[in-house]
Amino acid sequence: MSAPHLAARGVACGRGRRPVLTGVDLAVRRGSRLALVGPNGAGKSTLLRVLAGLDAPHAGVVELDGRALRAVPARERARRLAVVSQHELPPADLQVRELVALGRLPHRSPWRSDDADGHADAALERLGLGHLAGRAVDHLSGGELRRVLVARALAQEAEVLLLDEPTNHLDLRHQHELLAAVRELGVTVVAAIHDLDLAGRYFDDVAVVDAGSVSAPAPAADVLTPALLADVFGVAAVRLQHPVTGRWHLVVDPEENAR
Ligand SMILES: Nc1ncnc2c1ncn2[C@@H]1O[C@H](COP(=O)(O)OP(=O)(O)OP(=O)(O)O)[C@@H](O)[C@H]1O
Repeated sequence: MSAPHLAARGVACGRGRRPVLTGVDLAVRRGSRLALVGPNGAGKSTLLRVLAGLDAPHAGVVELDGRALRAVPARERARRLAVVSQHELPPADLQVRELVALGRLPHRSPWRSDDADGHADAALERLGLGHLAGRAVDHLSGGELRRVLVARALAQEAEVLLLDEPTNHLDLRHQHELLAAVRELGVTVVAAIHDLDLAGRYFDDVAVVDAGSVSAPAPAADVLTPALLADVFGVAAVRLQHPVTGRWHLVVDPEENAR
């Protein structure tokens, strides 16, 4: 059997020396999408940083195609893994096209020309952002900036996307459009996401990050249950079937706790 595309084996990780997660075992199949869900502060961003090679694990190993990530040269890593983090504030004086074209940096070579602007424009069009290409980055709304950062990851043509709350700040239509565009790429994705409905709709598997550990990834329908919401988030919920599509949705009713 081939190695998982991205894997964590016995990983312990934290911020600085402070431990946040231990015993993390994850295997992400090539071309599959894994959603990390869990309460604020549980360690989703911490885990994404380690999977991206931005922070070293305290213990254990992260593997890309069966090879220790730390043994993958930085430039190759930058070509193969794209990261959209939660708090990035790009330089204000850049134009949107320039920022997105930076995704092409790891592909630059003295021997091969690369139409960075062409790639940037294509990525912007793909996310419906073509009209913003000439805008200064500091003249974007929060949601526009999130989408532009995802466009940079698309321009990078990485085989693995690591996305920290990609739909944060996005209006409803753009949340769906962005995740549908990411799904269409067919690449491997690991994303931290708070909206469980979006997690269930656009991701193959879900892993729960909570109380210092990470559950084994499993199909969204098996993980996203009223019992999970009660245990992990402390809210009551019911599962209702959509009368037209037949899809199951969790509907939260916090006051149920008080009844
Ligand atoms: N830069 C930092 N320095 C020190 N501790 C940090 C830092 N960033 C986060 N932490 C702490 O590390 C723990 C894990 O945080 P992390 O950001 O990984 O959680 P998260 O699950 O992504 O949360 P959220 O859903 O709120 O984004 C938390 O206790 C948090 O307070």
